Amino acid sequence: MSRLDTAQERAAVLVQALPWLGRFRGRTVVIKFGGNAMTDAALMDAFAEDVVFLRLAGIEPVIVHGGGPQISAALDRFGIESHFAGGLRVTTPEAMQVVRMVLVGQVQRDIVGRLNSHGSYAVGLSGEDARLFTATRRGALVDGEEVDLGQVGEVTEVDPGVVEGLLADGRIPVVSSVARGHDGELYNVNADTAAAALAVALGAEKLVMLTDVEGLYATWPDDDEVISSLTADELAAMLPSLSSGMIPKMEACLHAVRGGVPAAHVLDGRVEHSVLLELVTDEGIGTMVVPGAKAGGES
Ligand SMILES: Nc1ncnc2c1ncn2[C@@H]1O[C@H](COP(=O)(O)OP(=O)(O)O)[C@@H](O)[C@H]1O
Ligand SMILES: CC(=O)N[C@@H](CCC(=O)OP(=O)(O)O)C(=O)O
Repeated sequence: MSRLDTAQERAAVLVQALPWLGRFRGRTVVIKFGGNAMTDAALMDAFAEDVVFLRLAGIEPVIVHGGGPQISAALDRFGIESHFAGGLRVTTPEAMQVVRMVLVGQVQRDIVGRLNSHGSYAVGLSGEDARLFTATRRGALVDGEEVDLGQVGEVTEVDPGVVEGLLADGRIPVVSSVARGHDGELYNVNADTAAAALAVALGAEKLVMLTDVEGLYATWPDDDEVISSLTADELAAMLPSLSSGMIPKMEACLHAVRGGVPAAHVLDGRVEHSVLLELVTDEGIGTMVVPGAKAGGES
């Protein structure tokens, strides 16, 4: 292939992005970067490149990050036992300190550092800052029984002012999912739940969740057929059949689209540049949740 052919191929890729860039320019996209998609340095750098690309193209990316595997590793090192119920970590007061230390002090700093290797973009904050998130204690329903999860919270109020201020200043907010309650208690909020609450409060154009599977599998773990698109009502009907980490993730997608976000996506974070692939190319990947009663319908 000649140098001209190569250059023309590159130009064609850029031109393909034009309608998408035009559509999302000036819009907010909330991206949840999952702990399981964050275990590889090259993938994290590719993620940072995608996010900076979006910012430079005039889109307003907001990052909400997880860190489940990183928290589990730290709890192990401290000899603190932890387990999950309904996809959420049962969080003792002792574990809560480690959760906050790892999310805010380690994972968030790492993402901010990678983004800022491209310029003065990223600012890290947690749900505690300027009361971004207020949470109340929640339990989980496991096999029809209510289970106590300790200091696990659900977001009841969002004050997005601090994030809007950063966006207006051209920054990329990087948010850790730790929150205070009105009771002054510190809460561990699942990052998917936090991302959905923030996407709704910001009136985001999209919620994008990066994880360690291709998308939502129809009959996991028996089969790996990915559901490419489903409506809110179809997802609501499927929720009781889901397990582990997919429960909070798909509940979050449902919350987002029912709260006015036009689309929520679950993407494979193990694929380099999955954010750009989804947002600015014609090839949709992963699973997309849209409002509506059934395929093509409205709700
Ligand atoms: N129907 C399903 N489709 C895909 N993954 C599923 C499904 N049900 C459960 N899972 C599990 O959910 C996991 C993703 O959730 P989680 O581990 O919390 O990811 P993250 O850290 O990215 O938030 C997958 O790795 C898979 O093991
Ligand atoms: C309550 C609850 O489960 N909180 C999560 C918070 C981090 C998170 O959500 O990380 P991922 O997105 O990587 O799963 C936890 O303690 O693991």
